[in-house]
Amino acid sequence: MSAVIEIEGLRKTFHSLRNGRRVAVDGFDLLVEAGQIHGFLGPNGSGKTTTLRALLGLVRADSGRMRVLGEPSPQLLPRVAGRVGAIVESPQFFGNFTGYRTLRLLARAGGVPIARVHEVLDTVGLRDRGDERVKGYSLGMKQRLAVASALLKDPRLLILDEPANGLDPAGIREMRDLMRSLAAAGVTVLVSSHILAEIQLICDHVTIISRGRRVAAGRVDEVLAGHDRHEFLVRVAEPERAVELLETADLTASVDGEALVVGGVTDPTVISRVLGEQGLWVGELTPLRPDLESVFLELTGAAGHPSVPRQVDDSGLPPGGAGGAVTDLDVRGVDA
Ligand SMILES: Nc1ncnc2c1ncn2[C@@H]1O[C@H](COP(=O)(O)OP(=O)(O)OP(=O)(O)O)[C@@H](O)[C@H]1O
Repeated sequence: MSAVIEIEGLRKTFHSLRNGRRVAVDGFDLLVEAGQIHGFLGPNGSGKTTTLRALLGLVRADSGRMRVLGEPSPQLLPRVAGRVGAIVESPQFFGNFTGYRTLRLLARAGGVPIARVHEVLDTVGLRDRGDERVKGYSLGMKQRLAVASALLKDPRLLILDEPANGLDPAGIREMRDLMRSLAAAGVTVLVSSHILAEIQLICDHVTIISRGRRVAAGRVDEVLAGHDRHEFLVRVAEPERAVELLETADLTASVDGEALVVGGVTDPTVISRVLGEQGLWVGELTPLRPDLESVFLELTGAAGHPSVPRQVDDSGLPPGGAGGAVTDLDVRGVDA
């Protein structure tokens, strides 16, 4: 599979008189391959937006190597800008313009055929609402209009910074369906978010950032499996006696409310056999699978601890010309 986004050893420090020096991104690596819906997860202030801004040449990196669609970024980003759509930070539009007029203006400015406006309105589910003024749109519709604007050039890569931020559950579902349909049409999507359940539902791959450092990366199911402690919730009539029996069988067990948590189990039939042989019948046996939220909390809580290995080498080469103007990139994040 070909790499669509490659970041190695990205570092970015902000300096201000008020707050002094702040390392926003600290030797960060990211690899997004073609066809992925890749979640970029991290708590508030962990460096997601700074990373995306650096990748797109909106802020100058201190050091690190970045490539977008194979081209060094930001130096040669204009070469691939027509194939990249990005929405970084909250998009704003003229409230008095209709959705259609907004997109038509953007299409004209970008040299995109006007016929494409109808296609993208259709893609984002705004075909029937394109003639309404943007100020009457819900937040979810505005977000979808922003995605439509990023799709005008028919990009191969779509970068969305917190697309579900502030959306109600219905809006989140619409955004999720939209991302899935884009991926099915062959668009690679990088989506940053702190909404873990959504990332788990939408994305096939994930990179987790904490305090500017990568703390996990890979297929979502593999990242989850790596944190599976093989625990089961067990309901049984005499929990204390059950703990003793299970410990005798070399399992770890503890009472948790009215149930037991049994660990170190690869074959759950062992639990029912050990207890059943002593006349204790199991009423419930449920695997306690980790979700992305528990993994995220574990990893981001531990990040920065001396025992947590650095996953990247921050000896990356200086980017040379980083931060140069990107003239053609379809970046939304501006007050239009
Ligand atoms: N222009 C700036 N000047 C000074 N510090 C900044 C600037 N931009 C970001 N930072 C700091 O860099 C760190 C990372 O911020 P960033 O916005 O990249 O995080 P984030 O993961 O996108 O957070 P959020 O989820 O809240 O958007 C934060 O400590 C932030 O305060």
